Amino acid sequence: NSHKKLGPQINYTITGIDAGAGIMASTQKALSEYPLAQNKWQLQTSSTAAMTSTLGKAIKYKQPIVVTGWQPHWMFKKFPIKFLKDPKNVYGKSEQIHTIAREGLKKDNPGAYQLLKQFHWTPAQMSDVMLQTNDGVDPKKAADDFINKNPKLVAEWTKGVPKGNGKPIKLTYVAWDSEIASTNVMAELLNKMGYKATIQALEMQPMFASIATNAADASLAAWLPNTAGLYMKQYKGKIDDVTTNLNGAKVGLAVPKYMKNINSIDDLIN
Ligand SMILES: C[SH](C)CC(=O)O
Repeated sequence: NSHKKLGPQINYTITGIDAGAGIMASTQKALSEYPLAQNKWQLQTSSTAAMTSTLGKAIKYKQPIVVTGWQPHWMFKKFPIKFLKDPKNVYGKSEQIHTIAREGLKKDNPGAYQLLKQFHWTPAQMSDVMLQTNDGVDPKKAADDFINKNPKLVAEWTKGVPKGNGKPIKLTYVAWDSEIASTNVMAELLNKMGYKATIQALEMQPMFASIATNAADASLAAWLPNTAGLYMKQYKGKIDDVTTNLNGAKVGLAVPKYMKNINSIDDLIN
């Protein structure tokens, strides 16, 4: 019944994730700019796990659904979904995931800093680890498997990095599948190099605050320029933007491919 308007079929609801995620702020912006909110559309807060299970159920019964989506993520591998065009460019063309550190880490722990600086990988490599953890493999083990399977990559990452001699380093992250993957790989690399790495999952705002207040040393979870742009501005001068650890990420709204006539955010309103 594609001729019936989409809105009433799904209660004018976009299925989102945790409230603090940058994608939720961007979607709130889309609600007002498209204008979706003025057309009864609303954004439902839940969690990545709840959103992906609701998505899976909708697809199982070929029901319509609109979700906040992003790459890299296993949802695009597991489900036949597509990004909606974003003619007003609310979500930005593409995102880079940055590694950030507290000011002073480079001086206090140059060896670990060098490893953080030299670490970058592709969406495909990150997805390798994400698929493992999504299949229930312990993130630490999935990280170890990836490291053991990619000696050339590891050699690049650790080139010239001195042994850690037990020097501690604390990484914080937000428990999105992508950051569970990158943070565990980094922690395993640091431990293999003799550092004492600990990792802590936080909501997005406290994660940025932990770096800006020197409560933690580094994080691989800064989605920029859009998604986490506000936090980098808020803490300008207190956060060292070390490097881009992944290029080619993307954030937006996504729908199952069987929703043939919904291809742009504009189509949600017509
Ligand atoms: C959900 S994406 C991994 C990043 C973000 O939305 O802040």
